[in-house]
Amino acid sequence: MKGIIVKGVGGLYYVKSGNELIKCKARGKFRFNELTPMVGDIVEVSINKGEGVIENINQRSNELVRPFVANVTQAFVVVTFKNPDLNLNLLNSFLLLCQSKGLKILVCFNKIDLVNLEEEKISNIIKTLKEAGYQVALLNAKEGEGIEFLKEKLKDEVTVFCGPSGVGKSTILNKIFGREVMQTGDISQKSKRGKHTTRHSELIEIDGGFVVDTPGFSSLDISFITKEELKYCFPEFEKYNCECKFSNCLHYKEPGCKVKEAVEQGEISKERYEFYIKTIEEITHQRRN
Ligand SMILES: Nc1nc2c(ncn2[C@@H]2O[C@H](COP(=O)(O)OP(=O)(O)OP(=O)(O)O)[C@@H](O)[C@H]2O)c(=O)[nH]1
Ligand SMILES: [Zn+2]
Repeated sequence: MKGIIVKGVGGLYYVKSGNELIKCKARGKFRFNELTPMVGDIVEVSINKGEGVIENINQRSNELVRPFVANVTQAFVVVTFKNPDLNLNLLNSFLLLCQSKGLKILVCFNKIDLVNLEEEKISNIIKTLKEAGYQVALLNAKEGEGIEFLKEKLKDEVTVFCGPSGVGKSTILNKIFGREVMQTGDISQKSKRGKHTTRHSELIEIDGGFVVDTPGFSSLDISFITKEELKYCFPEFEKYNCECKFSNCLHYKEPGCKVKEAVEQGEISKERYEFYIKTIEEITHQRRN
């Protein structure tokens, strides 16, 4: 039988196969291969005297560390213009991390009830993201606006929510599922519950897809991304990546760089390019230390 691990607790795994939820142990052989089943793993299960046993783990398309989940296909990056104020640098970092894991991305601007979308600064930010190749959703989760659109996007995907604290990730999730899957409220209340206790993530099923019940990328560690990989994490560079004078061009200080040209001609956003340069310098600096 084939299924997906939706939950793991103390060496026991819950595998969803069709409409069945099978409680499974892992075969001992995984321990020799230093392979531990993860939530999100697609596995082969056999039933032995009424007990499920994980026989095989399919190759993973990716692995996230926080939350510890495999085979995630999509990220909803949630941010706000106000309350908290938008931090573009942080948004770009979230986008970068999601790109590096090969995720489809939807940028969700929540709390649009608090701002005027016509304001130039705001409309420019949305325009820049769209031009870079990102899909954008505008939400007022408190009133349920935009939630149906998100639900459609969840179909057949394994989706993780990420974004800064307080932007409304839990509110959105709870609206989507119509029940409390994540606790909302102010931050101080949440920390009382113990934000730092280890939390085992689960997959919640929806429409043939799954949602990870824990927000992603609480740490914005980019140290695993190499200088050479970085340019592939910027979708707006894609059509220029092979056009530069040097095929291994990092779009940094090289002559004959088509990306730099596109920035000068206003075809690529200057802010996004500056974020790229800042990041490449951070990576170079990290490696030297
Ligand atoms: N005005 C307004 N407030 C909202 C909206 N969505 C959520 N909020 C409020 O924003 C606050 C934070 O929402 P949460 O859902 O807890 O945010 P979170 O992203 O899960 O926060 P962390 O758990 O800290 O990461 C709550 O008081 C919500 O009621 C919205 O669309 N408009
Ligand atoms: Zn170049």
